[in-house]
Amino acid sequence: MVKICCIGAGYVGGPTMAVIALKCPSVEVAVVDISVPRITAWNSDQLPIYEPGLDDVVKKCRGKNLFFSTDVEKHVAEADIVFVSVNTPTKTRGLGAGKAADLTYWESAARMIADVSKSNKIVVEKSTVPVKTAEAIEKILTHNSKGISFQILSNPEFLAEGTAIEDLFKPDRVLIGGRETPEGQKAIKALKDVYAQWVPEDRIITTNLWSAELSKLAANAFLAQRISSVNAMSALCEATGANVSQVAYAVGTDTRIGPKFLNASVGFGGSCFQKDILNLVYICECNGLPEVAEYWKQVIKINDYQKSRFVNRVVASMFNTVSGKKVAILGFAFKKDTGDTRETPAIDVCKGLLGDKGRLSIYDPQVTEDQIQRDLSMNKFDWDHPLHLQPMSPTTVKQVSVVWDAYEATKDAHAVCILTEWDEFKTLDYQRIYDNMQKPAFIFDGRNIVNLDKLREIGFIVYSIGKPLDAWLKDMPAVA
Ligand SMILES: NC(=O)C1=CN([C@@H]2O[C@H](COP(=O)(O)OP(=O)(O)OC[C@H]3O[C@@H](n4cnc5c(N)ncnc54)[C@H](O)[C@@H]3O)[C@@H](O)[C@H]2O)C=CC1
Ligand SMILES: O=C(O)[C@H]1O[C@H](OP(=O)(O)OP(=O)(O)OC[C@H]2O[C@@H](n3ccc(=O)[nH]c3=O)[C@H](O)[C@@H]2O)[C@H](O)[C@@H](O)[C@@H]1O
Repeated sequence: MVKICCIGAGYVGGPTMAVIALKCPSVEVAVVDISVPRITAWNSDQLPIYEPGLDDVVKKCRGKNLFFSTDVEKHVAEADIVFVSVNTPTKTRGLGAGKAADLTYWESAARMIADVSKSNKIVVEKSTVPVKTAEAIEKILTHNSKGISFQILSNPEFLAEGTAIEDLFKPDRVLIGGRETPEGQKAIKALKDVYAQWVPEDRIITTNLWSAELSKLAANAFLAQRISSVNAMSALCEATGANVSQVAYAVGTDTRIGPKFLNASVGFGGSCFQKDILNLVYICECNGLPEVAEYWKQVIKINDYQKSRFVNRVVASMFNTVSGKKVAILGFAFKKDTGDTRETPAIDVCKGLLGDKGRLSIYDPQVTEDQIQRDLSMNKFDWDHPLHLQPMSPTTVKQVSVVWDAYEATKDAHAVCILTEWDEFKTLDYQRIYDNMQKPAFIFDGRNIVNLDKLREIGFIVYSIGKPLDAWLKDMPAVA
């Protein structure tokens, strides 16, 4: 029986390994982590992450061929294939701070693998890493190998949160990079055999190591670039009276461009887009390519611009101040169908409104008060470390209350900001909300999900990203 061990039981390690276990009953999969609460949660009925369909998959395999454990060394020692899916945060200090990937967790995992291994192993990079990381990992493993042979593969993950199980069941592609030696090719085949249990062969792409590593960074950069492109257009739409949804549709029907990932928004969030682009920028700079670095940096700059433009629009529309005013925040997660708040645009928007002394009442169906308070008091990039290494937040932000209902959040509010596109926000009773708000009542839709005409009929002053502006808003231009 092939034994797989995955180091890192997070958003990637957990779902990915659960699906491998489901699709490959003859493979034994152990997911290990240094975080005791995470592993306890994986072994309970309350999984540590919210992901549609995940509970079902875990229930079917857990205890049969899928195990979650903190006994990292034992499971690594026994495995034939070791996936490494640990955090690769942005460095916060030292060389490359604010851009380069921090490979501390990767390095310690690699050293541990070298220490405990007694048999040959395939080590798979599942985390997103800088191109050429495999070379460094190889050095760590072979310098300490005691005659054991290690083959390194790059097998980046392309799942998106909220649709992880769907993406894993039917991936657009699985990418495996390895050494172009007979041993490297043999390792590629061994991993390919695992995926081939459910992924059609023509969707399994094999490349050299560096192409696989770089393709992951490139894919995220291209995706984020599309959002920044449409968001840049949204600003121009507001200035000219064009409608960004119509423009995106017209552009996206060109089959060479395609319709996906053209939804204008308050900005992209999530644990990876910003981190991976900063990483790409750093690699370009290190390789003497400042023009290329500058090009990709612009994707982040537009994203930051979009978030501050939104805040400015809110404040400018409300007589240039939100001081002391209650503002309801609907949605805090970085997208719908996840409770994940890593780099959510809601953090920047809330901080911007708090900076203008607003009082915030926040509702998100999947995010806890504790998480929101931590997010609003944590420093940039501190979130992307294993839980027990994150700084505790001793203070709570007093001007913030977190409630468990959209109607409670909006009661007596001057304005509503929609920051996550949860389906339930589309069907709220907006007449009831209007009746219970201060007047004039404002709605700022950062996700373009509300029916503008209906809300205007009710009496709201409505702003929706990239849509023709209300006369009210036109008179109060927001400068980012
Ligand atoms: N979240 C996502 O949707 C995607 C993430 N990725 C990449 O996958 C990697 C992991 O991301 P997530 O799963 O989101 O992170 P995560 O933070 O949810 O999980 C990482 C886990 O690794 C554990 N860990 C860290 N060092 C360890 C060690 N030495 N030994 C054992 N466990 C250790 C942590 O305790 C944590 O539970 C990152 O490189 C990320 O860029 C790639 C594709 C999608
Ligand atoms: O490497 C990763 O972590 C993953 O990053 C993204 O997945 P994810 O961040 O989970 O979610 P996305 O659906 O890509 O959304 C990212 C952000 O962009 C925003 N977005 C997305 C699409 C769009 O048209 N407009 C838009 O503003 C979303 O609301 C969200 O805030 C990629 O889609 C995955 O392929 C990749 O594996």
